Amino acid sequence: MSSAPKLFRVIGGAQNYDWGKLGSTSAVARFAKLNDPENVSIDEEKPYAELWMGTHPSVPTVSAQDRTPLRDLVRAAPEEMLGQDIINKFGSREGIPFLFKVLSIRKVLSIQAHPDKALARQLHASDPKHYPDDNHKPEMAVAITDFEAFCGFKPLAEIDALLQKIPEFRELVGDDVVAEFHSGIGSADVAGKKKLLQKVFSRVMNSPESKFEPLAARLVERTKSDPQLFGETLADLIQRLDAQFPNDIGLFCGCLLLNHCILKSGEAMFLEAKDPHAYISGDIMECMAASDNVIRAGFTPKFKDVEVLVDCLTYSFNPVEEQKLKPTPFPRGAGVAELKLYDPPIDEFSVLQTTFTSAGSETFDGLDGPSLLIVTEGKGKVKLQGSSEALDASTGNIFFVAPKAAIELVSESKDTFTSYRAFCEA
Ligand SMILES: NNC(=O)[C@@H](O)[C@H](O)[C@H](O)COP(=O)(O)O
Ligand SMILES: [Zn+2]
Repeated sequence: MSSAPKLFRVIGGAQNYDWGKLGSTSAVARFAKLNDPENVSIDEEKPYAELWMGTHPSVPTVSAQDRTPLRDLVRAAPEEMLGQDIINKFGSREGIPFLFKVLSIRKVLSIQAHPDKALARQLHASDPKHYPDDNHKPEMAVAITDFEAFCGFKPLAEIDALLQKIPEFRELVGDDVVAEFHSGIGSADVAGKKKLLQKVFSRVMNSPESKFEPLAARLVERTKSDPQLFGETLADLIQRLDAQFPNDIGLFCGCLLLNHCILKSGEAMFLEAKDPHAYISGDIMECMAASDNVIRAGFTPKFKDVEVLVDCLTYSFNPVEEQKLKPTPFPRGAGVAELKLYDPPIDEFSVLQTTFTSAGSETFDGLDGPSLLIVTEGKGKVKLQGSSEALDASTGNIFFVAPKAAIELVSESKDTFTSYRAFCEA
């Protein structure tokens, strides 16, 4: 196998989870078809949830030229494909440290959290079927369209107010814990507050179906009879998600306990390991440490691990605005494009959004690690700086860029030409 070139087109793989948008309404289906028209046909009845780009073995990304798995190309020439600094930093010659995805969401994803490294090793050792990786999975979502999600626990005063005024919530949690929470949150220290929050969450998550299902049905009725108790947005959300998952525990542990976060296109949020969350609707770019470990507990037909979830969460509680990640300028590009860097506080990845709204070029210094770039709107060209060979770069096309490779993006019109590039540097 000859060593791979420094810039080449690759083809990602799709996941058809039930919550994905259907057929061509899904950005995942559209991008997959546009990037591999001979081999992809879109089934309009089928959900297309995720497009994976990376070297995770569950869904191989392959080179467009001869469909060699990217993972094999990395393993054949790790110094060229990852760079010695990345190999030293992450201790692996096997794969790219991040997993890059497009998600296109029709129905709410599971109420979930992802383990940190210690818990990931433990879960992978004890239950490799449900936890395929021994790695943590902190993740970041960048909204392509308007996007909504549950993200982290609501501020405690908001939870207390809901416990005081929503009879079904109060009954599910129990008067004893409701009273302890109400009296404790004003005075307890942060650790004490987290313990109280864990007590409320545990009562909800450990309630039997025979108890929470009728309460959930009454809760939905109350959003129609007394919407003012919830506020219009929350009342609508509960009704909308009940239509997707009738009388589900997620109506309590998601809607009444987690922040309802709405991101405009271009906004982002970062989720530490062990932060509870669930994506609700919209199309996003998602980047994460290379792992597929998901601990689920609501809004899902998949395997739930309630005990592990209740036990492992951070129980931090922050206002919605604090969950958002603001983009910053990217000083290592030069040209006509608008550059936005989404740079979360972890080592495995950052994501650069490049948007052209005029003809012209943008040159980038080489990065000190591997990167994957996908075009999400419009078309242009991509080339190695100094090379005469420019590759077509149109919507859906994905490219691998080797460490230290200085590239140039070119827009040939004033039409919008947008790409996202996930990268990792030592
Ligand atoms: N927050 N987003 C993620 O973690 C994605 O990368 C995961 O792949 C999805 O959450 C998987 O969701 P389900 O298990 O199908 O409910
Ligand atoms: Zn997640």
